[in-house]
Amino acid sequence: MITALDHIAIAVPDFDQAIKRFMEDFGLPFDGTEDVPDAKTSTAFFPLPPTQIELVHPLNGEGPIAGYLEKRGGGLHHLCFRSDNIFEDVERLKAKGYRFLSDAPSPGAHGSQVIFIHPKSCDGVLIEINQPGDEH
Ligand SMILES: CC[C@H](C(=O)O)C(=O)SCCNC(=O)CCNC(=O)[C@H](O)C(C)(C)COP(=O)(O)OP(=O)(O)OC[C@H]1O[C@@H](n2cnc3c(N)ncnc32)[C@H](O)[C@@H]1OP(=O)(O)O
Ligand SMILES: [Co+2]
Repeated sequence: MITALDHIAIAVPDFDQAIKRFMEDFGLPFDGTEDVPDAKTSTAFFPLPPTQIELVHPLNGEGPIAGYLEKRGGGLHHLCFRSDNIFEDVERLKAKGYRFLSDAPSPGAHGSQVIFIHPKSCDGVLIEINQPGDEH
């Protein structure tokens, strides 16, 4: 089941400038960056209990964030719901007609497993579901 709002993600065109903004201007604790090759995305996390801010930026200029920035510029990108059993939640939501963007979860940040629901299935909002790994 969904147990928490794991993170709110923002797509940023200038990764270093955005990290500086959230760290220095907003004074948020910085949990470091992590490149996620499977997602072709560089991530930066700022814990803000009970959730966190995730900055997302294209890895090597490619991937879904590159496409998003090209078409829309920076902005709110997705919400991530944390699941205690991602396979169960995927099956439950598929049965309700939700359209997933992949057949199975794939590696995400911090050793998590992640899957995405098409924005069209949720009133234009891109939803990620993750199941945390042991790293956090
Ligand atoms: C996994 C590592 C990390 C983590 O937390 O662990 C991450 O979160 S990585 C985040 C980056 N990865 C992804 O975003 C994967 C899922 N995204 C996708 O598969 C695509 O971006 C997709 C399918 C959402 C959009 O693909 P594409 O850009 O090629 O299609 P369109 O531009 O034609 O968009 C189709 C339709 O969707 C609307 N759209 C696109 N992106 C978003 C968004 N972020 N939020 C809301 N809506 C979005 C777009 O406007 C189009 O709508 P339309 O009405 O037809 O204009
Ligand atoms: Co995310």
